Amino acid sequence: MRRLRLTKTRLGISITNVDVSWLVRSGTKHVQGNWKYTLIEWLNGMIPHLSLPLEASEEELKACLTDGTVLCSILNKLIPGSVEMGGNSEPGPAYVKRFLAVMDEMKLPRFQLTDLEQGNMAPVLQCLRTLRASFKFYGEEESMENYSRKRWNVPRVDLEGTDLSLGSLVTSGKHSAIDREQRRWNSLDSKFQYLRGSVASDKVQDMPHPMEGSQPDLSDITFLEAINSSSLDNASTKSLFSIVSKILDERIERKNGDVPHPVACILRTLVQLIERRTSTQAHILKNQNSLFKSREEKYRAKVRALETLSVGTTEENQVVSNQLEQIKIEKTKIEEKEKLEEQNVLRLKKERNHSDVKISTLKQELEMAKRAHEQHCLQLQAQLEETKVESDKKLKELECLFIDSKKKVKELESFSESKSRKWKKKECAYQRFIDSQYGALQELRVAFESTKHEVLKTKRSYLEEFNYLGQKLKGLIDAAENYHAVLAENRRLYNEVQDLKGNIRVYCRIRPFLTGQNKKQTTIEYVGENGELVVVNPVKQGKDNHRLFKFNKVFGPEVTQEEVFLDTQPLIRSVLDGYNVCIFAYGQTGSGKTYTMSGPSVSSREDWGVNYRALNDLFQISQNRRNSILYEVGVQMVEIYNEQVRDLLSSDGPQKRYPLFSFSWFSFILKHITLC
Ligand SMILES: Nc1ncnc2c1ncn2[C@@H]1O[C@H](COP(=O)(O)OP(=O)(O)OP(=O)(O)O)[C@@H](O)[C@H]1O
Repeated sequence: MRRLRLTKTRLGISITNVDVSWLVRSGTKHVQGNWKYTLIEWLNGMIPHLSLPLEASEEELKACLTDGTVLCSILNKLIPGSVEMGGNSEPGPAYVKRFLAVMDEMKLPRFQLTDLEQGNMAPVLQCLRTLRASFKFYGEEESMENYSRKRWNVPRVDLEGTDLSLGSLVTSGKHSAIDREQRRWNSLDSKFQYLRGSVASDKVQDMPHPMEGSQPDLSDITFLEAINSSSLDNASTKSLFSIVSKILDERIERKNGDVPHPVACILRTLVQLIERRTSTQAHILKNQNSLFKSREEKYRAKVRALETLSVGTTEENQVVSNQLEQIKIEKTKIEEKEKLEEQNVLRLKKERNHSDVKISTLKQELEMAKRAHEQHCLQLQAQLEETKVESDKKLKELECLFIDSKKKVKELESFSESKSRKWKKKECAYQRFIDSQYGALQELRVAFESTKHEVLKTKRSYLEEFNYLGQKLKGLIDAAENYHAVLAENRRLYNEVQDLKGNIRVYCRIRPFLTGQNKKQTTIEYVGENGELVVVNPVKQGKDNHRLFKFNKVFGPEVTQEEVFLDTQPLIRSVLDGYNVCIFAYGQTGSGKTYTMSGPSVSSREDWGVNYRALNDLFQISQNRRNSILYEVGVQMVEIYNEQVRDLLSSDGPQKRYPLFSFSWFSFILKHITLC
C-alpha cells in the first residue's frame, strides 16, 4: 500500500513515504482537533456550491457523497478530466466506481463501495483525507487547474528543456477540441505530479530545493543520537555530505590523523548510504528520463496536431463572435425576462404573504374545528360508553331471557309432545266417535227422511186444521164484536142494580168482646137477617129500654174481613166504570173502625181490611183489562176527628188539615148518618 508523508522541515517541504494516520496523529493541534472541520472546509472550497455545514453529521456527508458526483467533481478539480461525468451516464454507484478506479490508478488508499452505501464513513473520510493530503503539497486554496496553468508557464526542473506550457491554448478556450486537449494535458500533468511526489520519494529528496543548502539540519551534538535512530534515513543527501565533511574538517583542525573507530564506522555508514542512494537515484533518473522522453515525443506530436487545428480558428472566431453577439442579444432578452420574473416573484411573494395569512386563518379554523371535533369525539365516546354499558345490561337481560326462553322452549316442547300424544289419543277417540257418529248420522238420515214424510203429512193436517180454526176464529171475532155490546149492556145493568140497591148503604158490624170483657154484659138483644138490630139499654125503663135499628146489613162478631169486603166489592168495581164511590167507617172510640178498614196486620193476607182488599181488587181488574183499557189510580186517605179532616197519606202528617165544610157531600153524609 502506497503511503505518503508530508514532512515540514527547516529545509522546506518534501514528500516521503509515511503513514497518513501518523500524519494525523503528529500534525498540528488545529488539524488534529478539527480534521473533520478542515475536511468539510476543503470540500466546500473545492466545490463552492456544496455549502456543507461545518458541523455536518456522517449521515449528511453520506447523503452528499453517495451519488459520486461530489467525489468525481473533486477529482476533476484536482486532476481535470480524470473522471468522465455527464453524457448518458447518471450519478450513482457508477460515479463512485469511477472515483475508486482513479484512486486505484493513483495507488491511493480507497474505500469500498459498500462502505459508502452502508454508511460506514470512516474509510470514506480516510480516503478523502489522503486525497487532500496528497494534493496539499500544492496549496489548499489553489485548485489543481490553476496550479497546472501556473506550472505550464514555468519550466519544470524535472522536464528540463521541455516547455509544455499550453497557456495560449487555455486562454483562447474557444475550441472544444482545444479544451479537451487542455484538460487531458492537465490530467497528465497532475498525474505526473502525483507520480513525482509518491513514487520517487528518494529522488525528490535529492532534488535541489530553493531553501535547501543554507544550513545543515544535523548538529554535532545530535549527530551521535541520530546514528542510533532512523533520522539519517530521512535526512537529505546534502546533509549527509555536510556531516561527513564536518567530521573530516574537525579531524583536520585537530591535526589528529587517527580516526576513531566509531567515527570511521559512521563515515562508512554514511558513505554506503550515499552510494546506495546515488545508485538508486541514477537508476530512477535513467528510467524517468526515458519515460519523459517518450512522453515528450507524444506531447510534441500532440502540440503539432493542435497547432494545425488552431490555423482554422480565425474563421471560426468570426463565427463565434457573431454567435457571441447573438448570445449578447439573447442575454439582454434574458435579462428583461429576469426583470419580469423578478416582478412576478414580487407579485408571487405578495400572493404568498396573502396566502400565508389565509393559511394561518385556515389553520386557526382548522384548529378550532379540530378541537370541536375532539370534543365531539369525546362526547361520542362518552355516549358510546353509556350505550355500551346499557347494551351490556340489555345483553345480560337478553341472555337471561334467552336462557329462560330456552327453558320455556324445552318445557313447551315436552308439553307439546305430551299434548301431541294426547291429541293423537284424542284423534283416535274422535275418529272412533266420528265413525260412530257417521253411523248414527246415517241412521238419523233415515229417521230424517221418515220424519220429513211425517212432517209433510202433519203439515198437511195442520193446514187443514188451520183452515178449520180460521173459520172458527172468524166466528169468534163476530162473537167478540157482539161481546163488547153485551159487556156494555152488562155494565149498564150492573150499575142499575147498584142504583136499585141504593147509592148510600149503611152496614153495622158488631165487634166481638175483647179479652178480659164480660160477655154477659152485651147490649145486643136481636140481630135480624134483613138488617134489623135490637139494642137493650138497662139504664132506661119502659119503651126506651129496647131500641130497634135498621141497616142494609148487620155483620155479627164472627164475620171475617173477607165477608165484610164482599158486600162492598161491587160498589168498588163500579169505580172502573166511571162511578164515584165513598166508603167510610163511623163509630165511637174502640168500636173497630181501623180494624175493619185497614186490618190488624198488613203482613197477613187474611187480616187485610177493606182498603187493601179494594185496592188489590182494582189493580187485578185493571191488569186484566190492560190490553183494552188503561187506568190511572189515585188514593186519598183522610181522617175526620173532632170535625177536623186530616190527610193520612201526607208527609206533613197530622199538621195538614182540610176545612170541613169544603166537602158538601160530607155534610150530606153526616146529615144522613144523623138521620139514621
Ligand atoms: N171485629 C173485630 N174482631 C176482633 N177484634 C176487634 C174487632 N173490631 C175491633 N176489634 C178490636 O177492638 C179494639 C178497638 O178497635 P179499633 O181500634 O179498630 O177501634 P176504633 O174505632 O178504630 O177506635 P178509635 O176511634 O179510638 O180509633 C181493637 O183492639 C181491635 O182489635
